[in-house]
Amino acid sequence: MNEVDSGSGTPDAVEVAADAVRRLTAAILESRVRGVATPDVSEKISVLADRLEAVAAHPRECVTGKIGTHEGALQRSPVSGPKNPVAIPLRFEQCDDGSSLAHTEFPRQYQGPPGLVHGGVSGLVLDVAMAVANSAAGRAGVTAEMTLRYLRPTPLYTEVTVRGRHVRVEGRKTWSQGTLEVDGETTVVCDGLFITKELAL
Ligand SMILES: CCCCCCCCCCCC(=O)SCCNC(=O)CCNC(=O)[C@H](O)C(C)(C)COP(=O)(O)OP(=O)(O)OC[C@H]1O[C@@H](n2cnc3c(N)ncnc32)[C@H](O)[C@@H]1OP(=O)(O)O
Repeated sequence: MNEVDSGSGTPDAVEVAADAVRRLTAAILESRVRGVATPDVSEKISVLADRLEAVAAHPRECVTGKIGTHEGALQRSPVSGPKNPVAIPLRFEQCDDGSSLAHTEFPRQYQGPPGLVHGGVSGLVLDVAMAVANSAAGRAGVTAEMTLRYLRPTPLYTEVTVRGRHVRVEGRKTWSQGTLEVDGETTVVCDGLFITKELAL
């Protein structure tokens, strides 16, 4: 089993900052519930955001792919990216049969129904799990369709196993499947259709 494109192993300054923002996000949600956020804390966070925004690349450079690389795709991904504060982040491994595998716990910022993972978040995670498996099979492309079946609730703060596997191909079309499992039981199944396309990453 090999780890997929997850960086050098030692977190760099961006990864440390991203992790701090993740903790901040969870704490802000908690503060809202408990009513403990103070104007002082809010102002400090806003000042920091202003400072970083002033030196960050213009959003247009991201959309045109000027600062993107294929190698960095998983590191910046909203699912697996250690450099992306929005990411959980998942660390995908490539199994010997070509499938992708990750283990994670979803914290409170991914909540849908009380105590449970938001269904859209499950879809997001499974999309990337399938994309990683497709990429290993030399079938990188974009998602054309996803069908999600929510079989059981997926709880927050509980170990979840994420799997993606590539099922079959026909021309430019690739069918794949992804699952979330908790305690050996499948909670979500996703069937995906991907269309092979050169990605400007
Ligand atoms: C380690 C690194 C990992 C790297 C991992 C990185 C992870 C990134 C994962 C990101 C995954 C995403 O979020 S991707 C983003 C979300 N998806 C998108 O934005 C896609 C937007 N849609 C498109 O760009 C387009 O519609 C395409 C590319 C899907 C198709 O356009 P096209 O290229 O012009 O091709 P077209 O001729 O229309 O279709 C080709 C064939 O596919 C069929 N087809 C097309 N769309 C559909 C559809 N929705 N449902 C059924 N079939 C369809 C057509 O009938 C045709 O079949 P036939 O006539 O040949 O039989």
